Amino acid sequence: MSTPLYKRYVPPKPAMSLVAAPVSEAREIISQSSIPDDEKKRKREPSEKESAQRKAKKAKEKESEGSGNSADEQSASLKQTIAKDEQPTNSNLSLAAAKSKSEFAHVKNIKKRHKLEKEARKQKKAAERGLRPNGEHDAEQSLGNNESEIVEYRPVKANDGLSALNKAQQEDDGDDIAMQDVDEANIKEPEHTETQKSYDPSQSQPKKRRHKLEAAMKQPKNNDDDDEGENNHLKKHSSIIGKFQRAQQISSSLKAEPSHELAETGEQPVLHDLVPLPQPERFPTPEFVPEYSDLPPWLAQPIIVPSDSKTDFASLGLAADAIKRLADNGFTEALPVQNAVIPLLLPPGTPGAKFIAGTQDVLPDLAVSAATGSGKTIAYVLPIIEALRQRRHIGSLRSLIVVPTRELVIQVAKTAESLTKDLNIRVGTAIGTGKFKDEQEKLVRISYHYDPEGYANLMAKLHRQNYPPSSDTDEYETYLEELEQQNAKEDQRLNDALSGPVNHVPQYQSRVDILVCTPGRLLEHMSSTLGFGLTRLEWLVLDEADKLLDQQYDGFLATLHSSLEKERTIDEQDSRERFLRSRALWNEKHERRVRKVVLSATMTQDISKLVGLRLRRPKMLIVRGREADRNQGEGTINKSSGSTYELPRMLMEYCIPVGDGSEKPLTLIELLDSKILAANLLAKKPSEKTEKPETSDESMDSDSDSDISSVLSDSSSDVSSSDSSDSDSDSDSSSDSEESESSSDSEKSNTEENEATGMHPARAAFLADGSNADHRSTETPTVLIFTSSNEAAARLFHLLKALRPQWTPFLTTLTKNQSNKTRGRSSAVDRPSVTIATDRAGRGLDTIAGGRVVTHVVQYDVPRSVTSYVHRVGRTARAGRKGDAWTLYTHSEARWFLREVARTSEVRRVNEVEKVKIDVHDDSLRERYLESLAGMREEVFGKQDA
Ligand SMILES: Nc1ncnc2c1ncn2[C@@H]1O[C@H](COP(=O)(O)OP(=O)(O)OP(=O)(O)O)[C@@H](O)[C@H]1O
Repeated sequence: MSTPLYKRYVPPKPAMSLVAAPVSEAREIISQSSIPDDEKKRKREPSEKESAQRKAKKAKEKESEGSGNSADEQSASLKQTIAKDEQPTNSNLSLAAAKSKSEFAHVKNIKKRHKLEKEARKQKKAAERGLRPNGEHDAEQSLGNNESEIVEYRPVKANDGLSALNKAQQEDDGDDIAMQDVDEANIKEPEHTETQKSYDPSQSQPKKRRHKLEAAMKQPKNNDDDDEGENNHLKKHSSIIGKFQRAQQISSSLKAEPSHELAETGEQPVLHDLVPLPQPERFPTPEFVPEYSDLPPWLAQPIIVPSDSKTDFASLGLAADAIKRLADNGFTEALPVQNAVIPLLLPPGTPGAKFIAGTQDVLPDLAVSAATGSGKTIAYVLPIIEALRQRRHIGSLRSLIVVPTRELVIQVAKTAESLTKDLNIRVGTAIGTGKFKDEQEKLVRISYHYDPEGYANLMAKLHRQNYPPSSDTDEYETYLEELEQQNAKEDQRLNDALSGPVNHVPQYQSRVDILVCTPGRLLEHMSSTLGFGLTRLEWLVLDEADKLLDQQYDGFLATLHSSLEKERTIDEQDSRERFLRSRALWNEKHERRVRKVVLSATMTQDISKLVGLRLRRPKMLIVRGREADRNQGEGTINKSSGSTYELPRMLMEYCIPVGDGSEKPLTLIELLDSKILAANLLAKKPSEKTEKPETSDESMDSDSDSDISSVLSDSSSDVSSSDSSDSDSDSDSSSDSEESESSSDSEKSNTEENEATGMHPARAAFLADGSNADHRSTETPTVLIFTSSNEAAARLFHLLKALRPQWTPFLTTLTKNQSNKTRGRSSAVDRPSVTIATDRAGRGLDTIAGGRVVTHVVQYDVPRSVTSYVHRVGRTARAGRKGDAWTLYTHSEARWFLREVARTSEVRRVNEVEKVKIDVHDDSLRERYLESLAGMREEVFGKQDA
């Protein structure tokens, strides 16, 4: 319901002064234009004036009841109060002006509504007067006249509102005039008004706008509905603008506050850095743990073995004989992986076995993931030996252990040999370093069996080969069949028959029960060695299995499996099988069953790869440290689906930034000097430090020089091979003839070592020391430096010799291309040892330099992958001992190394990788480095022609 505004309007008292009149008039204008707002207020709460009037009315009523004089006085005083209230104060006025500002601002909007009307009228007028349409000048003058009327005292008109509007508009236009100024302008003398203004075309635009507004204000309001709508509109907008103004006031008062404080306290403002505002602690987003798994149950729920679960071999319930053999080798306590794996692999029903007798057909294959140096070798070798002891099958290969490198073959074979001492179990190796024929003879034995009929058949076959029958004879068909089957093995058999006694046929038997080999050499024997068969195999072990599943060995597993699943020939069958088969009693139950064990420190969980292993009823066993668990956060132990690799518990990791790598060799020297060799070298006399090589014959100089020249001279072929195969593994088919001697030399030197003391002095010291001994205080440093290729190893070797000649006696290399004579040379146990190697020494190696335990690993070149890192650093801190690993990285390698290796959650470590800064202070070393670089160039490319 809207009340007409004039009913509410209280006209000003006639007693008001002339000066006050315009003010009150302005107030009237303001109040008129702000009626809607005041109207609201009146509805809500009576104004003071009203309440005073009410009081006066009440007093009058009382007067009629009580004494008349006092009531008169009261009434008079109340009237005075009312009149006084009506006198505008300055503050009231400025408030009113503020209101008018907002409300008149709204009026601007009205012009839009009437713009078109006004334009039409103008056009019409111009047409009537015969003027051109651009009659703005007249309009301008009329505006001037209107404005001159602002100061005249007269009843409230639209023009008065317009004058206030002008003021408000000026403010809106950005002049930012204070409200008081507006009031002052309203009460100024006529000469200060705009009547004196002449028309300025440059100001035509704002004026034009004003004209439009004024025209809008002057519009006769001939429609009541329009008025009401306009009022509603005004109400709405004034409330919106009021809201905005309040918000402005609040924000400006808030802004003003601190300056007041500063003004009061006189404190200087403190400059703050752009730091993030303190935020409430973030509520951790719970990690998404899928309730389902794409993995098969054996991978999704592996057997987790805590890495601190040690126990005595005796308490495992092993046979006394086995315990004794272990003790003879210095092993009394079973390491965690041995504790878990040995009972699972022991033949069912034997002492210490987990499975009872009669369960042979349901035994699971095993995949084992345990840190480097955790003792995996004994974990599988011991049960195999125990199984072979139970049922002797003379003359057949029953256990095959495949590892990726020759060094590893020798190492595993040594462990197996040490545990089969005094047992009638033979261990063989196939590594491709010797002559193939020699290796064949070592693996397979020929015996001759009296069989005249068989002998006659063989001779006839040989005859047909040499003198093919004519195509029209019956023999021709047979000849064609034999020709199809003819291969190297068959030729060998015929030759053997020919060279054997008359009426005797050759028979072949395996000389070894356990064969340790590299995959390449294994395939060669499978295809070419007569009598070498896997049809009677009972155990297949793939150590470093993830490596063997690499693309590099593509095809190896398929060939192996096809050989394992091949039907046995009559010759390959034993008497029991022959008997059962002859009576048709042989069935699947009796079929040969190979038990598979696959192990690695970086065992893959990639099912697409594992599928290639064709495991039966597999079980995954993971050895994990609780300390690493704590570091990784709670619940990590359950996240077994992701491939995570555990580092040795006692390993300390350090990384050293080397800038752009231009001074990397110098940083390495500084590292060796200050952190690794210093203590040991300082303890020695100067004469000992510059000790010469023991014999000229074995001189590292001559050896290594030849190494370098051999490596660098054929670098075109070598570098590529070094990057592919050198890095990790062997291609066995190569170079067996030329390396045969050195191979036997190498084996000989190992045997000599064993014969003399049973084990290397360093190894003996290690075992006597106790597993937790700190090498840093008790042991002579044995350093293994990893480079990216043979060439890099040779260069570094040369540089170290040139820059630190005193290190020459204990400096050696371990690369594929060097001869076995110089490979991993043993050095005096009280002297440091520094071996420069490639990735081929990265996997599996337990000791270097003839049996020394590695105390420090230095990665001169960053590894190619996380798995490579895990295996490299794993050459130290083995079997619970302490060890240090240092990695040098350049700027360009920093991002990858720090993210993917040093801080990855893929690697579980007890201690974080520590960053160490090593500066090169020795300027003379820099000079010598430059000189030796030039020297090396001459050595590699020969003297440059001037
Ligand atoms: N029960 C034991 N007590 C003491 N030392 C042991 C025991 N078992 C094994 N070792 C020693 O631990 C070291 C590491 O063993 P092994 O080479 O089998 O480790 P690994 O797990 O195969 O390592 P990698 O993954 O690097 O090949 C060897 O020196 C070995 O002699």
